[in-house]
Order: sequence, then C-alpha cells, then structure tokens
Amino acid sequence: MTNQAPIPVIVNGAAGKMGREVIKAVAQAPDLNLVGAIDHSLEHQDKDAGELAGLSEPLEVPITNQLEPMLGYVAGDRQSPPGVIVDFTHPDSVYDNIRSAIAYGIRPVVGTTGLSPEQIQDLADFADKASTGCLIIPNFSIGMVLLQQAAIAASKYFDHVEIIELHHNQKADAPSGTAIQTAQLLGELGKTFNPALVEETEKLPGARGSVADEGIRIHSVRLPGLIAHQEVIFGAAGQIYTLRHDTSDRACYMPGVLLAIRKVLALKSLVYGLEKIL
Ligand SMILES: NC(=O)C1=CN([C@@H]2O[C@H](COP(=O)(O)OP(=O)(O)OC[C@H]3O[C@@H](n4cnc5c(N)ncnc54)[C@H](OP(=O)(O)O)[C@@H]3O)[C@@H](O)[C@H]2O)C=CC1
Ligand SMILES: O=C(O)C1=N[C@H](C(=O)O)C[C@H](O)C1
Repeated sequence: MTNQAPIPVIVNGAAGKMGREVIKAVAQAPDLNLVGAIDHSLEHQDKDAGELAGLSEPLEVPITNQLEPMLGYVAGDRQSPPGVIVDFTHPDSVYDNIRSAIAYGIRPVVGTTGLSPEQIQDLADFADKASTGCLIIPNFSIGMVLLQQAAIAASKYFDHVEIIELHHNQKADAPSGTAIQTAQLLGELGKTFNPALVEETEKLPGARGSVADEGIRIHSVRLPGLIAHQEVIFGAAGQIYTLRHDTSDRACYMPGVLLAIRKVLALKSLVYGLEKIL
C-alpha cells in the first residue's frame, strides 16, 4: 500500500447507463475518490450519485449540471493529485467537455464516441500545447482489443472484409466508434481491401452499408435487447472467417476505465485507443 492521496475523479454523464457503472467502479476503488458527478438531465439534479448508481450507501456527491465550477473546484485543490474527468455523455457535447477540462488542467478519460477525425486532431494539438494527458478510448473492453488484434493478423491473409456492429436502439451515433476504429486499424496496414468484381447498384440507398475511408464497409444494426456487439467477417474463395465480440453487461468496460484513470496522469499528450495503454 502507498500513502499517496487518492486521485480525484469527476464523472460526466453520471446519470447515464455508463456513468452509473463508472460511479460504482470508482466508489469501490481505494485509490480513487469520486469528487463530482455531472449530468445535464434535469430529472436527476441534486440526487446522490451513489444512490442513483444503485449503491446501498449514499456517496454524499450530488448530481449537478455545473461543469465549469466543478472543474475549477477540483483544479484549485493543491493537496490532491491532478483531477481526472471521465466522460460518457453525448457526441454533441464531448468535444467542448474535453476542451474545458484540458483548459483547467483536469485530465479527460473519454468513452463518448462520435468525435470526427478533425476534432480528435484539434484536441490532440490542444492537449500537446497544455502538456496535459488525455485518453480517448472508443472501447474499454479487453475482448474488443483482442478482436481487433486478431482482425489485424487475419487481414494479412484475407483481401475481403466487412464489419457489422449491433447496438441497443438508444445509441445516438452510427456507425459505432469501435467499428470506425476497427476499420482504421485495418486501413493502417496499407492494404487495398475489397477489390470490386462487379459494378454494384444499390436499389435501396444504404443497402451495402457505409464505406469507411479504408474502403471497408460498416453495417449498423439498432434493436432493443442488444447491448454492444461487433462482427468482423473475412471472406476468401471457399471460406469465411468470423470474429465476434458480445457485451452482456456494461461492467465489462470497468477494468479498462479504471486503468485509463490511473494511466492518464502520467501522460502529457492525447492517446487514442485502449491497446496503447495495456
Ligand atoms: N468507450 C466505450 O467503451 C463505451 C462508450 N460508450 C459511449 O458513451 C456514450 C454514453 O453512452 P451511454 O451511457 O450508453 O448513454 P446514456 O444516454 O445512457 O448516458 C449519457 C448521459 O449523459 C447525459 N448528457 C448528455 N449530454 C450531456 C452534457 N452535455 N453534459 C452532461 N451530461 C450530458 C445524458 O442526459 P440525457 O439523457 O438527459 O440527455 C445521460 O444521462 C455514448 O457516446 C456511447 O457510444 C458507451 C459504452 C462503452
Ligand atoms: O453506445 C454504446 O453502447 C457503445 N458505444 C461505443 C461505440 O460506439 O463503439 C462502445 C461500445 O460499442 C458500446
């Protein structure tokens, strides 16, 4: 055991599906201290974050929508290590949230998807200038990292690949951040996938899915009953090789989230992807 003061952690999106899971995980980690719980949902203002997350005891941390005052308060505490903010909010707000946190010297750990490549580059430049660590992780589950590594290995031998991602129907963005990252990882290999054999016509627009920059098609399914699932399907003459990851509980993301909170303090720039900090 070390005598170091616990890391102050703010959770943004605290009343959401992921935010509640993060609150529970942070509350149970002895080296972390939940100091703030932000959510803009009016329904949950002033409720105790622990009780909302389903803990039996209150954490005495009320939900508030006051992001900037909270960042200022945590930044002003010189007795504790620098603060970390975990963001699971919405694609429309995450860019501004990250910029505000970096401006206050609070380290962002970001699970929210939907940032454009230009926004990520801009945030990387901003984090560099501020010498502040920032982690953007499209998927915190170890199973997905393993799937992506297996896909990279398989792509050496297969020229044809498509991605299907399947999620619950409350998801705001499509395709998923994970599917986009998976296509990017395959694209970085510098290989041309899916050479066309015939001229295709879509009789219904979108029938063949979206085409990522890397020429890899991504198909998005949204249904109640799903949580988060992804298939990477490779095809070659006479064979199909399918990689699949299924999420059955959002607890699967928590080891990755806790690792990211602990690692971001040592960083001085923006890092994208869980595989970079394992
Ligand atoms: N990286 C990963 O491993 C994972 C990433 N995600 C991503 O995380 C994000 C959140 O997912 P999920 O928890 O399922 O979504 P939810 O909709 O369940 O939760 C989001 C919460 O954030 C609140 N919120 C929205 N905008 C703001 C804002 N500007 N400031 C403060 N609070 C805000 C919402 O309030 P209200 O509902 O009132 O709008 C809601 O309470 C998504 O982008 C999703 O793709 C999800 C799972 C894993
Ligand atoms: O919205 C979700 O649920 C998820 N979003 C992330 C994504 O867009 O990739 C990660 C995971 O798929 C769950």
